[in-house]
Amino acid sequence: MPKVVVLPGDGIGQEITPEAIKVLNAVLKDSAVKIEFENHLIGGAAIDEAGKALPDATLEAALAADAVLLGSVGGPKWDTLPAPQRPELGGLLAIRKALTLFANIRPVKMLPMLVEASTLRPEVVQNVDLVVLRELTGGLYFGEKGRTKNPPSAFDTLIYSEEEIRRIVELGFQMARQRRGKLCSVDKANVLESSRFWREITLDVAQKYPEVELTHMYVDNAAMQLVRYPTQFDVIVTENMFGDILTDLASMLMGSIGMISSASLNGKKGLYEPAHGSAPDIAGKNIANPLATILSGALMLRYSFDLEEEAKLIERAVERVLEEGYRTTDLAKPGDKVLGTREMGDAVVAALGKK
Ligand SMILES: NC(=O)c1ccc[n+]([C@@H]2O[C@H](COP(=O)([O-])OP(=O)(O)OC[C@H]3O[C@@H](n4cnc5c(N)ncnc54)[C@H](O)[C@@H]3O)[C@@H](O)[C@H]2O)c1
Ligand SMILES: CC(C)[C@H](C(=O)O)[C@@H](O)C(=O)O
Ligand SMILES: [Mg+2]
Repeated sequence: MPKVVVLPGDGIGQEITPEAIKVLNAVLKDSAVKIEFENHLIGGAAIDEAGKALPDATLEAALAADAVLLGSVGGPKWDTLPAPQRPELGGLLAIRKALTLFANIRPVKMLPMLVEASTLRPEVVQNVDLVVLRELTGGLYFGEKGRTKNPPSAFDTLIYSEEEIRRIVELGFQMARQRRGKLCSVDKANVLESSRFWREITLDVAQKYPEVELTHMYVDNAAMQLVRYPTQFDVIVTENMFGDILTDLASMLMGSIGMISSASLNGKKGLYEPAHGSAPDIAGKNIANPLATILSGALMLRYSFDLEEEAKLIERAVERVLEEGYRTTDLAKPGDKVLGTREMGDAVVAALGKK
């Protein structure tokens, strides 16, 4: 039986991950494919119980599994630890690197019934349908970092190899070809040497994809354009940190950070997680929005198990619940029917059966 390693992690990760499993089990009930879910430790929870953010047992299980579903890691309790031991670097970045998950897909699609929930004007956010393809195992996050004593200073290095750029940009062209044929490569080539290199390689790869319309945009402009006129974008491909920042921003084009799902892929294995964090400010209150994690579960069925029909069933069930006016507090407006985290998971399960 295919196995999925489940890593709830910290904060709301403990609350949203069970809701995704609940929905996955429900959708797979009548399916020929059965999946075994196996929980393991990561992040602060792993530091507390096993002494490190990515225990060997977790990594071994993840390497052996067919896919990984992750909640979120981190929180104030572990903020004073040295960086390499922290839940983020020692846990999340370590597992991404160990599984070579270089391609992070973050879909940004505004659902019609959430246009009203947006903090942006309806005419700006309606019909938004774009994908950010974020490079996930290189760049500033993984380059050499450190401190010097005299004079006191700190540094991080933004470094990309040709191979790292080529493989993510190739994927960007392939994705654009299957969508609306537009690829926007976001960089800072007016300043950064790594961006100039990124652009050169992107232009070289572009020769293989004449049917794709390639544009380049500086990251500061891209941030502005995303809130000014987001429907101009189809696929955005960008380096690790730019993608991190732009996707939190882009999540608001869907109404909430609680809606943005993600798939981190390497061509063989996938790790699926919401793009948001452990939200310590609302953890333990049963108010977090579990939909980004539930939708990440749908991405898992699509990309790791080729279960397109079941993935769509989940996506439609989410839409149906929202159409009926149910919202978690992050999306709620006066008059909406507010549900807690568990109740939203139950509502999605109930909607799976409805035609
Ligand atoms: N992938 C991950 O595991 C991941 C991602 C981002 C941040 N983090 C970590 O999470 C911790 C908190 O970081 P932060 O506060 O900057 O970012 P965050 O994404 O956790 O929270 C930002 C804001 O969004 C809200 N929010 C986030 N997810 C929500 C959801 N599902 N439903 C409703 N509201 C939601 C939070 O309540 C908070 O107000 C830090 O330790 C950070 O490093 C982890
Ligand atoms: C927690 C942090 C390391 C992580 C990142 O920056 O990649 C998160 O913000 C994300 O977007 O997945
Ligand atoms: Mg982020």
